[in-house]
Amino acid sequence: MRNKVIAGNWKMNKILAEANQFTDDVVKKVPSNDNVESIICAPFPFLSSLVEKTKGTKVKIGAQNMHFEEKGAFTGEVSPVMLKDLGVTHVVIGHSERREHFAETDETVNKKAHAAFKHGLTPIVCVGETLEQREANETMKHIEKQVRKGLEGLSEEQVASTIVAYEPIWAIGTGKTASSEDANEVCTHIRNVIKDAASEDTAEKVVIQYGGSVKPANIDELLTQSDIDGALVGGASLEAESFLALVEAGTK
Ligand SMILES: O=C(CO)COP(=O)(O)O
Repeated sequence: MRNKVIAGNWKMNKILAEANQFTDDVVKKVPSNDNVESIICAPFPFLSSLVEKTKGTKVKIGAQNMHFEEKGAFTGEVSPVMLKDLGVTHVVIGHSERREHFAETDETVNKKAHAAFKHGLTPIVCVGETLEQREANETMKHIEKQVRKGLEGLSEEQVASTIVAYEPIWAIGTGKTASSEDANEVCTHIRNVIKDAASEDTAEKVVIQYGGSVKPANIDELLTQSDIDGALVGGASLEAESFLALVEAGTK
């Protein structure tokens, strides 16, 4: 049985005091069950403080992006070495907003996935189709390409510990959730692609999250699906009570 993994992606929201308050509230009430993991993916300036606040607790801290190089002349960038040094455990890679606004490609996603493992970070690799692609029946082909290229060259062990987040772009921040059956169909496809690219054993270990307008009211149904092992949540992860309700759903 795979654990459920609930990750909040705050995107570019909150100031430090709000981030600290949220984390204090969550740490106090987070379920202690071993079958669910909770991760807060926060903006870079808050990471150090949040890592301190979550030390010795079940809450992990993730970044929302990083560069694939260890150091150098990359003004404004943050390296995997810096994240690891702070105590960050996870990093979101290839979010559709980064692909759209910051020229992230399958190639840079792949470089970042390799860099994450090299430095002991767990990548949350995001994939997802646009509305146009869905309407043109290109979803499965597009997702397969993103998964294959994103995970290319990783060892079986690395693939097994990658978290893949399926986030249909048309469902992000729009209030439109994919039906749990449609979401599961793509998550099953992702697992089959990994089966083919790696092995059945490896594919069975990969945690696959769904993301796109997930909230306490719809997470239960999503998590009952065979290949949905958790959620990557934007808007509904911004309030502690809501985030805790999502994590609680993962314990069932
Ligand atoms: O992009 C997302 C998480 O990475 C989803 O955002 P929303 O939950 O706000 O739709």
